[in-house]
Amino acid sequence: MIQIEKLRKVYRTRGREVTAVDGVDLTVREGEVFGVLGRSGAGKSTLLRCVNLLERPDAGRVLVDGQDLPALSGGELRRARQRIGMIHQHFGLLSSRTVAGNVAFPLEVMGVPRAERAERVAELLELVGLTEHARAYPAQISGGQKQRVGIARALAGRPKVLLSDEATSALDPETTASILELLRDLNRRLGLTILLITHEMDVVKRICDSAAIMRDGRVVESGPVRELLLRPGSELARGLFPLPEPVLRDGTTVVDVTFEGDSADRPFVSTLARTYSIDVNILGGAVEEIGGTRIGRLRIELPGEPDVNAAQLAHLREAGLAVEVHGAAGDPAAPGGTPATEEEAPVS
Ligand SMILES: Nc1ncnc2c1ncn2[C@@H]1O[C@H](COP(=O)(O)OP(=O)(O)OP(=O)(O)O)[C@@H](O)[C@H]1O
Repeated sequence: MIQIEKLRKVYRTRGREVTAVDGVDLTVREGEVFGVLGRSGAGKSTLLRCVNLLERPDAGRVLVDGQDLPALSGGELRRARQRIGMIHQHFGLLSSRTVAGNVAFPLEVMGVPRAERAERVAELLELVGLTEHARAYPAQISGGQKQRVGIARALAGRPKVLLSDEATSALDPETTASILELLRDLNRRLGLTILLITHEMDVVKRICDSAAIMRDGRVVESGPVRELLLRPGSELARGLFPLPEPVLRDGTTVVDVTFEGDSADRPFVSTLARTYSIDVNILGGAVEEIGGTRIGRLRIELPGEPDVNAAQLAHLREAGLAVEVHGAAGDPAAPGGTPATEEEAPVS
């Protein structure tokens, strides 16, 4: 649905060049919520703005619904952009217009006749739960309500794609939750594809089907959230389940075990301890509800160096758990060996 290929954007200001997006490939599937995470300056906004051509990429392709946007011009490009809605961190409402007036604005620009416009505005306000505030001015409503106006306005042209530029960053946690719930609901009800950028792990946890992590203009990992969480060394997993730096002691093996769904309900620690008559030390962990599935990460310590724990590690893998061994040059239980964890701080 959105295909980004070898995208590159360089800003040139006063003789200085900044490569904001440096060869990004990304595929956002139809009807999914895709989150791009990264620290400030990673290039997230630039990437998003290249999708609806608020920024012109220097190289690469952006295909939305099979259409190569940078290759379009004039009326074709205008029509293609109407099918892409966008919401912003600071809402961008017109203070002199009422809530209804703000939602009507893009319809006026599109030349929708007055009667049809009024009907569509009513429909949109209903969709975002603002019918009672139609006549209020932006100054008279809360931040969450302002974002609802932003969402209604973005949906005016019946887009298939919604781009969200840090839409909840200016909101308190409770309001953030209600806006994310609304986005999830619209995604399901309208089949809307949502590409959002955020620096908040919580946003990914609550609504994203897939995610990518950006650093220095590049995507360092991407894929379905569930798959990323089960992937050894995943930065997303470390961000969603923060655990302190492992303390590696001689004569022990420190292992991070990620589990999901059914395996989250099985007492794998006590089974492991019983089967091998060993003491298993629990060093930390958490269980979260992610995309309707319970996913957890537990750090455990086993007696003995990794090479004497090959059977124990294989036992955990056979139980359907993702196993990551810390400090081992190679995990002998995994085919080809699992490399030692590359420690780098997660994005937030
Ligand atoms: N209009 C511009 N002119 C020059 N440099 C820019 C411009 N916009 C962004 N940059 C630079 O490009 C890089 C990426 O910026 P971008 O805003 O895309 O990152 P970001 O991940 O969205 O960060 P933030 O969350 O702080 O917005 C940064 O180094 C930034 O300073």
